[in-house]
Amino acid sequence: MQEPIVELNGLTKKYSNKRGVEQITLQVERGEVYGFFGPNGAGKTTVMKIITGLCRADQGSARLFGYDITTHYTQAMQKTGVLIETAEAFEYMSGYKNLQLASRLYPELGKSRIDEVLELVGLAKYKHEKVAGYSLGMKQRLGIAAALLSGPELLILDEPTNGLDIEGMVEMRKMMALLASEQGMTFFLSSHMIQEMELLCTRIGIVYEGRLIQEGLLSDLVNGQAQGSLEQLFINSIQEERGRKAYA
Ligand SMILES: Nc1ncnc2c1ncn2[C@@H]1O[C@H](COP(=O)(O)OP(=O)(O)OP(=O)(O)O)[C@@H](O)[C@H]1O
Repeated sequence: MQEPIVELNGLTKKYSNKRGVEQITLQVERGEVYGFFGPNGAGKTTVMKIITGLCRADQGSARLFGYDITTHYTQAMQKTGVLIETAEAFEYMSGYKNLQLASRLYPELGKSRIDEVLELVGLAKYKHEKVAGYSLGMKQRLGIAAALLSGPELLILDEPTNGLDIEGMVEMRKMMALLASEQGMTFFLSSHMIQEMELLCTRIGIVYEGRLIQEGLLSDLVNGQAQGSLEQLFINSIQEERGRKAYA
């Protein structure tokens, strides 16, 4: 069997206020689109920050491509693109110039790579316009273009649909679906847009108050529900967990 692309084992992090995440264990296989869901404050960003080396776990391990993120950071991140929360860009520069700046991190990249990623995210037409005139959706796509520059095989995206209108959200989902099907990219993403993400994800995890309360293939989990939707699974799982805690 192939090694998982993402492997989290007993990941635990507690902030000084005792919140955080506890015993998160999951795997993402090559080619999967993994959706990480949960209410506000459940712990999604904390997990994403740990697995991209932005924050340290107290316990447990996070491996990308078989490399531990704390002991082998460079190797773990070599084929990984990241967008955590809103994409930041220089507003007074064009999309193209922004990517040119970002590409300095990868001296080995050919000149054509910037045009390639702009094409992939559907911004080629607007590449010479200043980012100040971009919609939020275009800015998010530019952020993804930057994450794609190095030709990653794994994209870790925290709330890529954040702040997007319905059209922007649908476009974003279609773009990710294209990257998954045509480029064989693996995704680990979080979102509150559960109905949109149901159309995209192959495997999901639901986190509540720092703990993973559901995990598995979307088809297995959703087919087992009376309502047969991810939204219903999400609501049922969280209500059950609240009930369990109330009686504990
Ligand atoms: N730097 C920090 N210091 C203290 N507590 C924090 C810190 N960062 C996050 N937390 C707390 O840890 C918990 C998990 O937060 P996290 O941001 O990971 O949740 P989330 O699922 O990403 O939420 P959202 O959907 O609102 O983005 C929350 O209760 C939050 O208040």
